[in-house]
Amino acid sequence: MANLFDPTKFGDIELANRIVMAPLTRNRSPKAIPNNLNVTYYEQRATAGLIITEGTPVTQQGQGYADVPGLYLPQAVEGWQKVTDAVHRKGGRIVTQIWHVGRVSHVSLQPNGAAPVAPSAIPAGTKTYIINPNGSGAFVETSAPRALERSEIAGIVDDFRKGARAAIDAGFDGIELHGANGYLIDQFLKSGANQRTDDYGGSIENRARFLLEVVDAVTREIGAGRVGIRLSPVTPGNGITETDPQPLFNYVAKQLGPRGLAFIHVIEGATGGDRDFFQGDKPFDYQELKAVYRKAGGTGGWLVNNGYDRESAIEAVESGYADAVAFGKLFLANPDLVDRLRQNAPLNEPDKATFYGGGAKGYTDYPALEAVA
Ligand SMILES: C=C(C(=O)O)c1ccccc1
Repeated sequence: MANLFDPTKFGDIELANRIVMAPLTRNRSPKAIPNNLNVTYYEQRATAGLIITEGTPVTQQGQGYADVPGLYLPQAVEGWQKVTDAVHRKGGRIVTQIWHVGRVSHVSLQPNGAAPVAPSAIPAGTKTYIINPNGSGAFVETSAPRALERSEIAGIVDDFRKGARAAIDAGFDGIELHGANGYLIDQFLKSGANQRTDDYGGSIENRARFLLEVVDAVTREIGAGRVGIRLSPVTPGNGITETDPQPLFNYVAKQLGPRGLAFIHVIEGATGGDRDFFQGDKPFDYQELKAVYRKAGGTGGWLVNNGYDRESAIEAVESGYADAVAFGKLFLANPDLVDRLRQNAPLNEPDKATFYGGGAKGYTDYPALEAVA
């Protein structure tokens, strides 16, 4: 029976333990280029079994927030190379979350001030973070999206392929596809955002088509053993809704099973909120989702997230339900989370005021245990 501190392997990726750093947007990479402060932040957290970086847009069209790092500029790949080198020097493993926000964006962030794109012209009804011309940051309403022409979709699939290649060129051990939290892949999946009448909308098979085309494109490019995916069956994040999540995600799990992915990362409940939250007419059955995936031949690591603490994480792994647990806010505030959990030591409290934007404060200045002793 495995425990939280045992090593494991996700596809081609070796993990020294089963404590994963969840992707966290921090808005500290101006001009979408990773910088030396980002290097320090990730290096400090290199004892994680696996670091999944913050969401990293594959194109400017896929960017929805100010000052997030991209993978679509040569300087960005160079910047990420410094991050991966630093983490590898500390013996860590790191993948980047490749991302297209779809409708969760603002015209000021889009190429030529264009409307954001989405499966259908349905606004997200949420806010995003931009930098005003005077340099001040602000949360503003997302801009109304336009529906993608069918002829544009293949190009975005290829953007993900290029992003996956750029990630390997930048030294990452692999990638996580951002298929969660109401962004583009999730928008195609869910009925509240996808009301297309072509073969990318309507039936479950059609709504999952984009996700599977992206999975196939990136696995052909970099190998399935270096590809994970993040899913959020029931989250209401970014205005996303789905009337019947269980059959939709059971279908996705059945299709992912034979594809040999390194890991499946599942957000349970509302992202960053109520674990018991659900959409549709009954609670979502995560055990069923995993069983469908395994029955379909899925051998990827089962990575769970949202609201876990030391006790529930230990139980999730020792029970055999999860292969690893991803921690967001706890890793944000505790660079040495692995040691703290191993020693059952006190934990730093995260400072919400410094989650997004700014500099070292609330980013690289959280103390490690030895610094406190
Ligand atoms: C990438 C994000 C996600 O997955 O929800 C995100 C973006 C902005 C703020 C918080 C989180």
